[in-house]
Amino acid sequence: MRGLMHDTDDPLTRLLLPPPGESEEEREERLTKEAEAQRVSDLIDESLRAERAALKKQKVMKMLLLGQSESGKTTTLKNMQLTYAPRAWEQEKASWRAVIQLNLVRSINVILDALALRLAATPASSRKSSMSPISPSSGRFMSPPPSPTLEDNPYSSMGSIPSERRNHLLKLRLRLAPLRQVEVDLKARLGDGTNELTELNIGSEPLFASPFDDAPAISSRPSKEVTVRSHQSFKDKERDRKTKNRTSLRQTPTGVDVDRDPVSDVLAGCADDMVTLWEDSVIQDLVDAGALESLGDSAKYFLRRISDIAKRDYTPSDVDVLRARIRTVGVQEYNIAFEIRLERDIWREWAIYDVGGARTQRRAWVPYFSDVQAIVFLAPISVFDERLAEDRKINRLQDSFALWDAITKSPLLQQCILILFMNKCDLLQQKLDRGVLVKTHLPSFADRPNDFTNFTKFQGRAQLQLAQAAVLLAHDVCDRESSFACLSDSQIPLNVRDVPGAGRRRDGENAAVR
Ligand SMILES: Nc1nc2c(ncn2[C@@H]2O[C@H](COP(=O)(O)OP(=O)(O)OP(=O)(O)O)[C@@H](O)[C@H]2O)c(=O)[nH]1
Ligand SMILES: [Mg+2]
Repeated sequence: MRGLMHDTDDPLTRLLLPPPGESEEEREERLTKEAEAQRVSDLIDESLRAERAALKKQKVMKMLLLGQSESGKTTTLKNMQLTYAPRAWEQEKASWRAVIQLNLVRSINVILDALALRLAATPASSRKSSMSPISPSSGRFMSPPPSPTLEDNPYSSMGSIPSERRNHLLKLRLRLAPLRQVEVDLKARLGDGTNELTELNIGSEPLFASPFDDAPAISSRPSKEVTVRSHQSFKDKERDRKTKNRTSLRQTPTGVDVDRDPVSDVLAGCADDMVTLWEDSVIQDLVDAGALESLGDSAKYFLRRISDIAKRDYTPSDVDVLRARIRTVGVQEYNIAFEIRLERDIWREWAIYDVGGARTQRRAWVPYFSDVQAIVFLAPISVFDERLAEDRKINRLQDSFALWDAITKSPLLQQCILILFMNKCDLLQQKLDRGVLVKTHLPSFADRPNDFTNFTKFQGRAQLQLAQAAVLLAHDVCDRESSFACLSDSQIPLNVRDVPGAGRRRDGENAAVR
C-alpha cells in the first residue's frame, strides 16, 4: 500500500524541479528564460487590465442636451437625476433653495414694476399720493422719474383705480421694498445665470444661430459668455456658503435646523404682503395683460406657493426644484451614476453635458461634439408665437428649426444617436385653449384644425423632414407624473438603443408623429 505522498511525487512540484544534473550554465539560462516568460506574462496582464478599463470607460454614456435657451434642457437633466439617481438628487436639492427664493422675489419685483406703471396710467386727478416712487434697481427712495406718456404705458387703457385701493396698493409696494435688495443679494450670491439675457443687457455680444456659424461682423471683441466654462456652479457656491454658516445653525419651531440667512428672514417678514399683493384683482388683471411674460414659464407656479417658500424653514419639494429657473452659462458636465437596477449592465454611468442655449453661447458647444454617443434635442412645441429674448426679431420656432437643421447636418455628429424631445405640450394646450390661432403665426399651418394633435403632428413631421430621429413627446417636463411616464416609457436613460426607432432612421416615421 502506498504511504503518504512524498513532496516530489506531486506532479506540479515535479514539474517545477530543476532538471536532474543541471549544470550551472544551464541553470542560468533556465532562470533567464523564466524571467522573460514572467515579463511577457506581466505585459499580458497589464494589457488585459487596460482593456478592462477601456471597456468600463465605454460604459459611460456621453450625452449632450441641446436646444435654444429656455427649451428645457436643464429641466430634463434634473428629471433624469431625480428618476435615476434619487439619493444624489436628495443631497443636491437644498442647494436649489436660493434659486427658488430668487425666482419668487424676481416675480414680485416685476409685479411691483408693472404696478408702478399701472398707477402712473391712472388719470392724474386720482394720483395724489405723498409717497415717492421707488427705483426698481436700487430699492431706495428717489425723486419721481418722468412718468411714461400714455402712449408708452401698456396699461393706459385699463381705467382708473379708486383712491382707497390705490393707497392700499401703494402701502403694499412700500412694505415690499426690501425685496429689491434681496434680489440684488441673491443674484450676487448665485452668479451669472441669474440674469436672463435680453436685447438690452446683451450689449455687443455676438449672436450665433448655430454652433458652426462664423463670427458675425457686429462685434470685434470676443464674447465673454462663450468662453466661460462654469466649473463652479451655483450649487457648489451654495454648498460652500452652507459649510461656512454651519456654526450658526439654529432650530426653528418645527425643529428643523436652518442656517442663519437674512434672505429667509426678509421673505418671512414679507410673506403676508406678498400673498395679499398676488391675490389682488388689480394685479391679476396685470398678469392677464402679460405683466409676467418676461419671466418664463415657472413664475406663476412660484407665486402660488408664496406661503411655503417664504417660510424660514422652507425646504424645496421635487417639483419646486424641477420648476426652478436659472440660466445655464457655458457648458456644465454632470455625472449620473445609476442607483437603480438595470435590466442589462450597460451604461450605468452617464456623463451629461448641459449647455447654455442662448445665441451668445452656441459656439461654446463645439468642443463637446467629439466622442459623444447621444444627443437629446429639446424642441419646445409651444413657442410658435414667441420671440427670442436675446434677439426679438427672431421667432423661437424658426430659431429652433434652424438649430436642429445645423446639428443634424453636422459631419461631427453623424455617429450620434439622435433624440428629438418635444416638450412644453402643456403650454401648447393652454395656448390653444385660449384660442391662439397657429396659422396667424405660422401661415404654413394653413387651415388644419387648430388643435393639439394636428399641430404636434405638423411640427414633428416638419422636424423629421430635416432629419430622422427618435421622437418623444413630454406633456410637461416639470410634472413628475406625466414626464416620468414619458421618460420611462421611452427608456432613454436605461438604454437608448432600446428606444423603438432610436438613432438615425432614414427609412420610416416614428409612431409619435405618424
Ligand atoms: N410648463 C412647462 N415648463 C417647462 C417645461 N420644460 C421646462 N419648463 C420650464 O421652462 C423654463 C426653462 O427651462 P430650462 O430647463 O431652464 O431651460 P434651458 O434649456 O436649460 O435654458 P438655458 O439654460 O437658458 O439654455 C423653466 O422655468 C422650466 O421650469 C415643460 O415641459 N412645461
Ligand atoms: Mg439650462
